[in-house]
Amino acid sequence: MTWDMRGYLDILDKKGELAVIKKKVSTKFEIAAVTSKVDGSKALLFENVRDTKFRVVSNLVGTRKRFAYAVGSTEDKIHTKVISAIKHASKPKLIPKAKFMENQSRDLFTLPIITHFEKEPGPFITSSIIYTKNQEMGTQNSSFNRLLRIDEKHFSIRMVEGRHLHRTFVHAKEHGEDLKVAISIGVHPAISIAGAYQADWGKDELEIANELLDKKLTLSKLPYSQMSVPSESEIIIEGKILQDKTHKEWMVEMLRTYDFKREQPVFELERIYFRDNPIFHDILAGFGEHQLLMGMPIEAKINKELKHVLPQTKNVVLTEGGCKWLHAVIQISKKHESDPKKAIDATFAAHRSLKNVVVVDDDIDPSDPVAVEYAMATRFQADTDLVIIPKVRGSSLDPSSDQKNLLTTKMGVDATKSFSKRSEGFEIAKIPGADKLSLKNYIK
Ligand SMILES: C/C(=C\C(=O)O)CCOP(=O)(O)O
Repeated sequence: MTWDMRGYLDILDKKGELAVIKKKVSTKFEIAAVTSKVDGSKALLFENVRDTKFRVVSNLVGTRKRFAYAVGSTEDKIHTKVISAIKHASKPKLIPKAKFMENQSRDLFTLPIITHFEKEPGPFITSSIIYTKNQEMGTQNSSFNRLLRIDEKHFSIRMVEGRHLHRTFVHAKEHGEDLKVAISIGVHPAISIAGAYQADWGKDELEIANELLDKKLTLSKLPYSQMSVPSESEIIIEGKILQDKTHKEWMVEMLRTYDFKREQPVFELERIYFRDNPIFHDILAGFGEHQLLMGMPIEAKINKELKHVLPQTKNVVLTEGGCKWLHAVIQISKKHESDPKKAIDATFAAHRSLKNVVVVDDDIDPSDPVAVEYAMATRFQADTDLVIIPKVRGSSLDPSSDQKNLLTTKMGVDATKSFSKRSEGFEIAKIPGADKLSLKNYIK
């Protein structure tokens, strides 16, 4: 058993969760098109990619089931596992020898970077985790940032203002320096999950990954950037983010819509390292793997923070319709009339990008959109149970918002039973014996 992406692919293969594609495929649209068709189904390994020796994987963590395999858990215990890893985060071991040192290149065209969507400006690396030093705290930071290839030495790099990579970049710029970084592509998905989690300032997400991997993660220090990166990564890139250059880019985001054209910082290549028989990982923006990777760690975070404020919180779901980013359903065992409003406030506080929160009782399945709408239809009155928070900081992604100033209007819906109404009015009527009855005994 290895604790890298190859070990995870072996597990998927054994569980019948991996489809191997031998047909020759193009990095331009074709890999993206096949991946979009299997969304919500199997992981894909493309073995024969035109003009490259690299193989390509996609849809790695594209279902909750595979997400559970990635964190060594079961679907119902994902939040508990992630919350525990955050709590017990521990330092990975440093080893001198790294598998990715087997090969080197100084040309970004070595990599099979995928062109995904019709109107994007070029090929994007979408599974890239960036490692940099937090200068204030002296720790290392990991974050997902997508990279648009400009030429053989440069990427433009999408940074969300105020997030940790952006803060370290601004710090470097203010000190008249470029920011040295390392980038990994093709790691065990537990590392990607930790990288997608927004840990507190100064906390190293790789320590969470180490815990998710039962303390088996090893890191190796790089010669140029001095970053410690997963030793068993398929590909590592080193370089610097230039303090004084920008490039216009726009890409498809989690909402599967085109972002507006942004001037983004430019990365300059120092060196690429990669393993023998390397595998490149591509994540199709706006599809299952992307939304699960970004959304599930946030779900766990909201769950953890809500339970502090409101121990009667039962479950938290970021909905698929809300792209696992903008809409949440919170299930509570309501004890006081004020509980739902408390839940709404705490949920918005835990995830700044959120736009819509619906609170339901514990007899409503928060992952079932029909059940949630039923709760709204039967337990919600817009004049008393609706919370509107106008023009506050929201997600940079939502095209209906004021995207330049990052302002949006948020909505909280209390769809729980009111204590001041007759309780049978909310009781979902049962038919004695219906639960256990088998129709096979009646209809042949
Ligand atoms: C660029 C982002 C997500 C993605 O499409 O992968 C992050 C957006 O973060 P906000 O804080 O919601 O702007």
